[in-house]
Amino acid sequence: MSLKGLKNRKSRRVPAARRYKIIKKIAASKRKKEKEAKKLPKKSAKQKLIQIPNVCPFKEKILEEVEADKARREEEKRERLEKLKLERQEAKKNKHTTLESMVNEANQRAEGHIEKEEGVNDGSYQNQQRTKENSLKSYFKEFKKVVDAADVILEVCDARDPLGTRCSEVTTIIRESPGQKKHVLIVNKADLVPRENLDKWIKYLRKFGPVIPFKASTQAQKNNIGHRRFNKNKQHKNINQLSTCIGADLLMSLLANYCRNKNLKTSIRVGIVGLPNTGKSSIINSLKRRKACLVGAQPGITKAMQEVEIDSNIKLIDSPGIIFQRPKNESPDEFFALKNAQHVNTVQDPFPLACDILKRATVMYFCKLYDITEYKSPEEFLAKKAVKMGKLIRGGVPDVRAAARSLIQDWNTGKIKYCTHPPVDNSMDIHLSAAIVDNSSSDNKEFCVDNLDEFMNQLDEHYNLNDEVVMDIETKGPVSLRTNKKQKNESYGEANIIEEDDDEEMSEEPVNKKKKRKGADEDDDYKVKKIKSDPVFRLEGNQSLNKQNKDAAKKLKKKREKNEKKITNVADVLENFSLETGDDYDFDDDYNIE
Ligand SMILES: Nc1nc2c(ncn2[C@@H]2O[C@H](COP(=O)(O)OP(=O)(O)OP(=O)(O)O)[C@@H](O)[C@H]2O)c(=O)[nH]1
Repeated sequence: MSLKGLKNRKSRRVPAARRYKIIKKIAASKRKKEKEAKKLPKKSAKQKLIQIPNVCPFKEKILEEVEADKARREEEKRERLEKLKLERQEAKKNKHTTLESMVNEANQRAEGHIEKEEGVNDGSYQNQQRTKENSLKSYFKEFKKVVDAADVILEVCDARDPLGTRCSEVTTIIRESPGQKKHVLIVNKADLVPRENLDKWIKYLRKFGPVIPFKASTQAQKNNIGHRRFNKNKQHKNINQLSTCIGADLLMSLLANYCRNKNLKTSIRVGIVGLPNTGKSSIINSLKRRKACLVGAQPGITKAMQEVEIDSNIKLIDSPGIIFQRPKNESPDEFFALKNAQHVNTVQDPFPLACDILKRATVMYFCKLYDITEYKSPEEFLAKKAVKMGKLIRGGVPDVRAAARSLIQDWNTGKIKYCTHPPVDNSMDIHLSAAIVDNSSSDNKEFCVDNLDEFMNQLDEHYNLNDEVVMDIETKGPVSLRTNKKQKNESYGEANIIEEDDDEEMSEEPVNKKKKRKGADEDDDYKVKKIKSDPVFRLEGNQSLNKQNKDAAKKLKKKREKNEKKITNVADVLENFSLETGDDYDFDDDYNIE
């Protein structure tokens, strides 16, 4: 092609505006077609074709009948739909015109509103109270069931505070339950206290009945949970290195002897009772040598009684932890959380507790334990611990609350070592007086072990606490069973059960209902106030909870206003309502009682 021809050639390029116009037009026409297609009756995907062969003599007649049937069905459908439409319209009209219906509706809504309001007002608190009430009842029932069903009852306490983890009413309840039951005290977690301390406690507790020290296996594995495994060349100072059980052989031989002496043909049932987290389930797992019961460092893991067969002669029954109440002068957090009877996450204010723990040992002790540098205040310690744990909140601020909770958890799990001492006077004996038995009597002979040297040697061989710092704490004595009046009357007559006080704060009481813990010591170095005023502590707070409460209150206010408005409207309608008799109603004339 010549150069001139190329120059004269018309370009095929279309301006963008025109191109878009075309695209728009195509889309519009597509939409129109779709709309029209929607208006047309849809053809069913699978239309059944009636095929009648031409040879059929009555083909025409059959086709006519089919058509007539189809028309009849369509007519019926249309009538049904029309009737339904009319009914709906009628109902809609009636709903707003009849005074009676209006009043009914208003009443219904008001009732619903009141119910809802109650739910919002104290919903969380009351529901929680109800659940707690139910669980309190069910836990007590389970405990009673275990006591009733068992021939031998093993009461488990914590070696760190054997008196503080005993319940003064348990012995009375066991005594008053039908049948002659054997009651044996198991001092578990023996590995957490120095040997001399354990010796002293066993000597003291023997005044009240048979006592057996124990160290349950804390291995997480499912099977082959080992009993003591001797390796004389190896000394295991760290309990995490070898978490074997010590005392299982002794306990098993005592139970077997009991069966033998009594010439029992059937198996005996051994109930395991005690406060939450004393290690009841761990003892069962150790005796069974496998994970038969759930175990955990949190309280309330066991929720119902559970039977575990050890052999043809012995059946163990696990029970949920006994629910106890705190003395009136004790702070709930301190009393329950430091006994591990309250989940650490439900502790409203963990700082006073953390400070309490920090006060009990020197700065150097905690520095060594957590591998942190020296600190001057609890705030600094908690901040350093939080950083060490990698717990930071928004803006890289150390999560001191999490650090405080972790410190409480360490206290409960035994990372921080502490022990108590048996009382020197007889003041605490009164609480356990019902348990005082004559050890020499034939009744308890089977479970009285005079020589515990073997057990102690095994313990010494594996766990040597002598070079570890163990804090000395004062025991506050046995706790009291928490139950309600009905249960008291139902079960054990005049047993020394303290009735539940409705005003009593519960261990897991909701945040907004809890009274603030009163600072015990004004001159205290670790003042709660001081901690709270620290900006680091102020950062977290309960902001989300406060926001939720505020939102709920706002919602409630709005609903109340709306409801009031509705009620006023109905009242207005009622005021203007007349019977339309034409005459004015006169009370004196028309309403006359003779
Ligand atoms: N160091 C040590 N820890 C123990 C011992 N026995 C149990 N534990 C630990 O204590 C915690 C509680 O043990 P559990 O067996 O669940 O206690 P429980 O009494 O059944 O608890 P609840 O089911 O809540 O009543 C667990 O973390 C166990 O690992 C022990 O002899 N020594």
